[in-house]
Amino acid sequence: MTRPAQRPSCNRILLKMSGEALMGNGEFGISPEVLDRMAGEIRQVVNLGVQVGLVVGGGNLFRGAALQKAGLGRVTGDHMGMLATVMNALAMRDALERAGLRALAMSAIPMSGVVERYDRMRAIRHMEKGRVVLFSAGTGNPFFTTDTAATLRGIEIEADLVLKATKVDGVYSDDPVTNPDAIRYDELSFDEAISKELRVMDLTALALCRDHNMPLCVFNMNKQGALQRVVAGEAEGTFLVSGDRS
Ligand SMILES: Nc1ncnc2c1ncn2[C@@H]1O[C@H](COP(=O)(O)OP(=O)(O)OP(=O)(O)O)[C@@H](O)[C@H]1O
Ligand SMILES: O=c1ccn([C@@H]2O[C@H](COP(=O)(O)O)[C@@H](O)[C@H]2O)c(=O)[nH]1
Repeated sequence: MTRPAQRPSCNRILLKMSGEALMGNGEFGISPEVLDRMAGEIRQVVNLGVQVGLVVGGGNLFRGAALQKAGLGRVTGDHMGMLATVMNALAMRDALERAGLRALAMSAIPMSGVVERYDRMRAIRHMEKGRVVLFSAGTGNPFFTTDTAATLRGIEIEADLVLKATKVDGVYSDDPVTNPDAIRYDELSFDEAISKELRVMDLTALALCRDHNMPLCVFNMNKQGALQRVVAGEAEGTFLVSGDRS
């Protein structure tokens, strides 16, 4: 018999938003409507007093692996991917400010005059003052993803929960976009996700969460109010936890 894992109370969260989701119905780039809608969802939880750290992916602009297939060197492609995440963070920061929130972007790659350099203690202090902090440029290193960067930052800033906002509403037995018979999990362990190779998030990110006992929720941020429901501990998306649930 498995019992549902206890939901953490969310005073501080790390939210990872897919870059691809920012395209809306487009095939590339950033949709201003999506930015404003996402900012509205984030405002709901900030207004509840939740401290928010944010990582935005870069898949709407560049991914290193795709650029390599097109003939670029992998490291060059990854650098371009990380710079893409800075552009997304700048656009998201402005949307958050338009929504009436205070927000600032930090970057793992120094970019003086554009964004602050990543600094853990400064980030925590900003969040304690109610500012949304966007962590851009991933980990600053090639061969990683923003899922791993989000997990890493979540652990560093001592978030209560890492949330992966994506275009599907949780973790399935197979990719639900290509397999309509895939079944959604309400809850599962990181070990199950890793051993079943459920590719909603990369293995490095899943292993980091597991090893540092960081709970993770995968949910669909296109569903209105879903972020707030996750933060309130309501049934939404898939909840992943470390260890044996029996
Ligand atoms: N077992 C699974 N359960 C759920 N989704 C899965 C699974 N396997 C693959 N996927 C796919 O993983 C995708 C989630 O990745 P998402 O687009 O959020 O990715 P990302 O690569 O982290 O973001 P970005 O767009 O920023 O690069 C879903 O859209 C879904 O199609
Ligand atoms: O730590 C990191 C994070 C990201 N990258 C590169 O950026 C792109 C975009 O990130 P997504 O997670 O795919 O949205 C990624 O494909 C990598 O090429 C990186 O090198 N290091």
